[in-house]
Amino acid sequence: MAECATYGTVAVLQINNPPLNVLGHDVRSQLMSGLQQALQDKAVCSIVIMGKGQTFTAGADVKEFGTEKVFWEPTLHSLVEAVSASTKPVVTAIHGTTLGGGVALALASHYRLADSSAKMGLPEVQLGILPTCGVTQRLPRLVGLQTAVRMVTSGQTQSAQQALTAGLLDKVVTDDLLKKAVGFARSVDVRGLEARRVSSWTVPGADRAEDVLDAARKTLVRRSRGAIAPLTALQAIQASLLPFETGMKREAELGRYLWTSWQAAALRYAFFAERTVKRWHIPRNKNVNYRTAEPMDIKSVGVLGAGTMGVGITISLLQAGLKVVLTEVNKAQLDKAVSLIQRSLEGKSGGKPQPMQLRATTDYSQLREVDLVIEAVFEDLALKKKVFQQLDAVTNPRTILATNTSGLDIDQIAAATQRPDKVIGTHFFSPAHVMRLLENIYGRHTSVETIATAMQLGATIGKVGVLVGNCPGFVGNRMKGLNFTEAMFLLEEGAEPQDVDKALEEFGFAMGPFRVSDLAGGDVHWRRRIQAGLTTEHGPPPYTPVLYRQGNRYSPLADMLCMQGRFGQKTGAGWYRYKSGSRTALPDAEVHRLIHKHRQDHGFQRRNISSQEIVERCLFPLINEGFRILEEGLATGPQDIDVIFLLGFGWPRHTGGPMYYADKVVGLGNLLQSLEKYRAYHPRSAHWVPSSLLRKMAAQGTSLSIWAAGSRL
Ligand SMILES: CCCCCCCC(=O)CC(=O)SCCNC(=O)CCNC(=O)[C@H](O)C(C)(C)COP(=O)(O)OP(=O)(O)OC[C@H]1O[C@@H](n2cnc3c(N)ncnc32)[C@H](O)[C@@H]1OP(=O)(O)O
Ligand SMILES: NC(=O)C1=CN([C@@H]2O[C@H](COP(=O)(O)OP(=O)(O)OC[C@H]3O[C@@H](n4cnc5c(N)ncnc54)[C@H](O)[C@@H]3O)[C@@H](O)[C@H]2O)C=CC1
Repeated sequence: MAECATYGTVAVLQINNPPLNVLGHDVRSQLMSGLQQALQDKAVCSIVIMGKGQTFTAGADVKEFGTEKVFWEPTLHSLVEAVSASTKPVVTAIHGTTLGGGVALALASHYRLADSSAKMGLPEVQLGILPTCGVTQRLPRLVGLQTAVRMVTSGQTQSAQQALTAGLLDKVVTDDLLKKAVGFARSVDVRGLEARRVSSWTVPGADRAEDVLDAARKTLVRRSRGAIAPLTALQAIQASLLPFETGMKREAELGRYLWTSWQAAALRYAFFAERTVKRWHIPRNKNVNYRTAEPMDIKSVGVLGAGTMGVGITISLLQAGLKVVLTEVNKAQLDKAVSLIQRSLEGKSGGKPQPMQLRATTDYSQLREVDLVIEAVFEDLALKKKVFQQLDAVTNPRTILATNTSGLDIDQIAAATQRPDKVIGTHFFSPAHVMRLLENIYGRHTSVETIATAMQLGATIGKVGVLVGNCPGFVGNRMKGLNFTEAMFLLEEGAEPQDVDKALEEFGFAMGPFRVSDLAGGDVHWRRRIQAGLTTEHGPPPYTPVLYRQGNRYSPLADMLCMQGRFGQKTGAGWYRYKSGSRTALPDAEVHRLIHKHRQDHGFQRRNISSQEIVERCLFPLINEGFRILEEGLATGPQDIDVIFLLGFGWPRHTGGPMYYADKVVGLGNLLQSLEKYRAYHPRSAHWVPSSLLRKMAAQGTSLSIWAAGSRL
């Protein structure tokens, strides 16, 4: 856990708790006793604290957070204070990615040394808690308010060089950290110790503090969108302007407030959910799971279709060091794609992709030897079936054929081939080289090896793979679609687009549904609705009621905008209007008139609609659909759905995701009641009929987390 050794007059305490040296109770105890021994040992003049393996330490053991263990002595706080109070100089030697409590230990030490490849960060706000143990008080004294605010409120890591420049490190070294740390510790002098205690310093640039804090507050109010941790962290940093002991008391107070908040529990859940989804199984056949599967080794990938998604997918693959054969029918489009890919990679790595790694072609036969193909041609089932037939003929029989369809039937696509066991959906999110989600969809015949390979590919390219079953829209788009449907009904009943967007943005989404629609282009979904027979390019299909289609209430408002060529930002007008070259959504009198006339034509009585109703009506049907998906065995557990929404649809992380939010914040009984209430008002919308799983759980008074714990392998 922690090993102690002496090198002449230097005692070295080395954390050894693989894989990440987290500071659980055992590690803290051993570090504390090592420190005390070193202090008592007359032969020891100075002490080095460092870590074995891949990192110094990733910080506190988050698995202890829900338990009493975190409060067992020595706590992280006691350990950090013991280091700070040491009567012999303590040098912390950092390598790997050092986070949270590791940075706290370093700040309390008298000297800080790091390997040149090290990174340091304070991810606590991402877990909804405060970097305590003196971090918010010592860091500003060492690096100034501005850098401290940036590090603490963003959670982003700093490279060793950045940390050195900021004053967080005393020295950066290359190679043999142990030897260099021992050499450094030998050279330090106990006489200067008091002056090396950061707690005795004052915050540099305190005269400009108000300006810095005001500017940071304004930015955070805008950015944190309801998450309480970043603004609370700012208050703690502000307290560093007070005497150290007073600031520490304030830090402890604010730390307790966040520690016990529901947001901290939700963010901790989100952290583990992202890791839990790796442990997938197929609910209807638990024998097919991550343990029974052996992925194929993938070295080269073919990407078919060099449009928006093909480009992003290719960038992701190249960045992970895979060979890519990019294939496209349109030569001009292919050339444009290659230049986009090169520009994107140059921006990141300062160099062009190796010519060997990217081959761009209009010739399908070049795909003969790749290990896996990802198809990203137009969303058209007939085209995809044709393309899969061609791929089946041209590629090696062992090649896996994946489709990036956003919601078409994987089984129908697989049926076009002689290898349905090797066909799978790999649904990337746009922009594909940025978004961390990969929704993998197995069909009826997809083999366990194919599933394991798609999941492994996700990990290789730095994405979080979530495995789901095959149904229209899969999990993400199937649930998300309901949000927009209900948003339009709200317009018919009295809300304006900006009211709906504002309510959902206050809930925590970066953009409300109408701004998202304008960004993505309203025509995309319009084409899908036309394909699905819900509408036509000229209005409702013949003999179809305006407000009722295929057995459900329907709002034609989005179709009406598209019929006027209002596709969103790209046409300068959608639900909002946009000045040329601007992305700022401006309310548009035209849209208001159109909605107003629609209400009059169809006898809607305009009423005031509260933000609460807007949020409930947009989100509860989507959550209800999540319960149906679990009931139908299309997701391994609620974590899978939550991760899809957190990483794919910008669901506010501090609420844990739709299923966690329903379970722990709304409460399943309350959710059921609300669904029943809205169902009574809107009997023609099937999405208000509560799922039987939700009914059962609410009746039993059980929670989704208990249900999930029982079902996960
Ligand atoms: C009032 C009481 C006050 C209490 C005290 C408050 C404490 C504090 O305020 C200070 C703190 O230190 S808070 C914790 C700060 N540290 C973090 O958030 C680290 C998060 N981890 C990472 O970012 C990546 O794992 C990292 C970048 C480090 C590595 O990424 P990788 O992709 O290489 O590895 P992963 O797959 O993420 O992780 C491997 C396994 O380790 C588990 N794990 C990671 N960080 C952990 C952590 N800090 N604690 C416990 N387990 C952790 C992770 O779950 C995974 O396990 P498996 O899923 O079982 O494989
Ligand atoms: N755009 C988005 O946000 C997302 C799209 N998707 C899905 O990804 C797929 C591609 O979408 P986008 O990239 O947006 O479309 P896109 O229209 O930008 O690109 C499609 C590309 O495929 C090419 N193509 C057409 N037929 C081909 C053929 N037979 N062989 C080779 N290339 C051919 C076209 O020339 C075009 O360059 C669709 O299935 C879509 O539903 C999935 C997630 C998000």
